[in-house]
Amino acid sequence: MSSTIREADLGASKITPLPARAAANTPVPQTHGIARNTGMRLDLGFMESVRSVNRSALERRVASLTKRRSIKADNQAAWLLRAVSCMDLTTLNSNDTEERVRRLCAKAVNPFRRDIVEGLGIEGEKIRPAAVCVYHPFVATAVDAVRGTGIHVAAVSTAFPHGLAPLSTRLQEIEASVRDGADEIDVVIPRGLVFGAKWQELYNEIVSMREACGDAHLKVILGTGDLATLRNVMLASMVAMMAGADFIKTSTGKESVNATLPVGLAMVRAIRAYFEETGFLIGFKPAGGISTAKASLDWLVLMKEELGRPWLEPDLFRFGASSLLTDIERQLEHHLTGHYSANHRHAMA
Ligand SMILES: O=C[C@H](O)COP(=O)(O)O
Repeated sequence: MSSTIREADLGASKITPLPARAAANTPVPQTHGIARNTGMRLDLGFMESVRSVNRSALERRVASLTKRRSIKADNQAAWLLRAVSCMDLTTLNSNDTEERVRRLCAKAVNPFRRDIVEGLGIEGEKIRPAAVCVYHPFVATAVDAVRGTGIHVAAVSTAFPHGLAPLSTRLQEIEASVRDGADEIDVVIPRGLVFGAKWQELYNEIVSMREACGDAHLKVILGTGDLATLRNVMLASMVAMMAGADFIKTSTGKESVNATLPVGLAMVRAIRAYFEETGFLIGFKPAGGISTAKASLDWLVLMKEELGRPWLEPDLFRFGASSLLTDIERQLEHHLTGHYSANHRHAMA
């Protein structure tokens, strides 16, 4: 697979980095190659101004994006490889062990069988998940297993998945994960702060988490399936970004409803509004229940159409997924063997 094909159809940027206000804040610290979000004061007026979202309008937009998706069959393999590059390969199970984490890391280091690598012509090209994502006790094992590969290690900290522990305990967990070598920290917010509209408290907590992360990347998980309304999702997204989140993330994978495209679209619109206000590019991570190659293409198209090319890069977009890689591998195999059944073609069209 040539790089021409790989880049085919990924499109041009809709947003030109970097923007006035961020540029004026020089020197802007860099993280993962982009200007780090230094946040802003909690601005309830700004939050209110961008909170209005209409569920049926979001659903219509999602329907039109997924229906007229224009990825040509020849380009699908390139898009699926892009999905892999934007993946946090995850294991977050109650029965996780060091051995299981080592196997996950080995899969991240060598995600495809040799015949697939050769068939696609991607030998020597490091197409790998951007990160592995594990519970705190397995951070050191993961760091050891991916050392030297460029794969990041993300820890879910802060009493995942509910965030229901004293703040001091949650901050200590972040600090311990960073000490063990995690360079990305996925934190959860206590959903009760959203229900109580305790925006200042939520903001303050996330600012403390940001500090506890040090140089590590901060991804803030909203638990959107628990938040009841799109208004809550928008407001929580804004608070997280104002408090200095590098990424906002939909779900833990443990809620009864996890990542959905309309709610994801609302968060993406919040990212756009924050960008227009501050100039900072914030990443987005849908997570939970994304397990098919087809679903990954829907998300990539949404990012490209709503935010543009920069959000097809792992610095600004990640899937949190435990089983997506397996289905992508299966689809790439079908692509190579030409054994696309009518069903496969339909599913991927
Ligand atoms: O953050 C990642 C999620 O926990 C993964 O969820 P999943 O197992 O449904 O792919």
